[in-house]
Amino acid sequence: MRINEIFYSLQGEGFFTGTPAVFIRFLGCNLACDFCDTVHGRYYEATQEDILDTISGYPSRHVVITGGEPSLQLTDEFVTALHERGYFVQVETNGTIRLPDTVDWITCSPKNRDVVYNEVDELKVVYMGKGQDMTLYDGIKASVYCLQPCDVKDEKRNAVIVADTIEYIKQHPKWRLSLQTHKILDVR
Ligand SMILES: C[S@@+](CC[C@H](N)C(=O)[O-])C[C@H]1O[C@@H](n2cnc3c(N)ncnc32)[C@H](O)[C@@H]1O
Ligand SMILES: Nc1nc2[nH]cc(C(=O)O)c2c(=O)[nH]1
Ligand code: SF4
Ligand SMILES: [Mg+2]
Repeated sequence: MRINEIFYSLQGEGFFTGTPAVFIRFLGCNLACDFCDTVHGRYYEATQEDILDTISGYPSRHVVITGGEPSLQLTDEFVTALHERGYFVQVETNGTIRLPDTVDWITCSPKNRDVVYNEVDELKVVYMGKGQDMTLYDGIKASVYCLQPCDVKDEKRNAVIVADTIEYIKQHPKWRLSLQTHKILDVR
């Protein structure tokens, strides 16, 4: 498998914010969002056994698989191997390619209309500001609906986006705020 990075931190975003978790970031994506905050490109090859060995050194049994787009590499076999070792498997996906059914928690953050799911555990939409077409997500049911302000790496514009996000949520209360708390706290 092509691994961008493996690290131990707190889930910074969405429903599980604050939960200690082992992050496995796979290399590669089928989209190229201009706002993407992942550093793509760098990677090393690792076998499933290598990965399981690396993550066994951390005390948490909550794994977050992200990327890149994890659905390009994640297999049922690997999810099963994680389950056998007692892990809860959360996956961050853009929703364009189906994940193994064995994944415990799908956090879907759609970027276009080509989403293969009509139901996920968590829908996490990146909000760019007032006027964003939210009808795009009408057909996707979720247990939790998170709206996450887009980080555009500009303090003033970020403040406007956060204010717009809060305003949208107050007017559409099925949504809740998801902040990228790891950036606020300056941790990974
Ligand atoms: C880097 S993506 C990797 C997983 C998958 N490709 C996806 O897009 O869901 C992880 C999460 O970060 C979000 N994200 C990426 N860049 C962001 C930014 N600049 N501001 C806020 N959220 C961002 C994505 O929408 C997604 O929810
Ligand atoms: N702390 C922390 N939480 C995260 N939740 C989703 C992340 C991601 O990049 O997918 C991420 C990340 O990079 N760091
Ligand atoms: S789909 Fe996810 S990883 Fe891919 S470019 Fe967009 S935000 Fe980044
Ligand atoms: Mg991130």
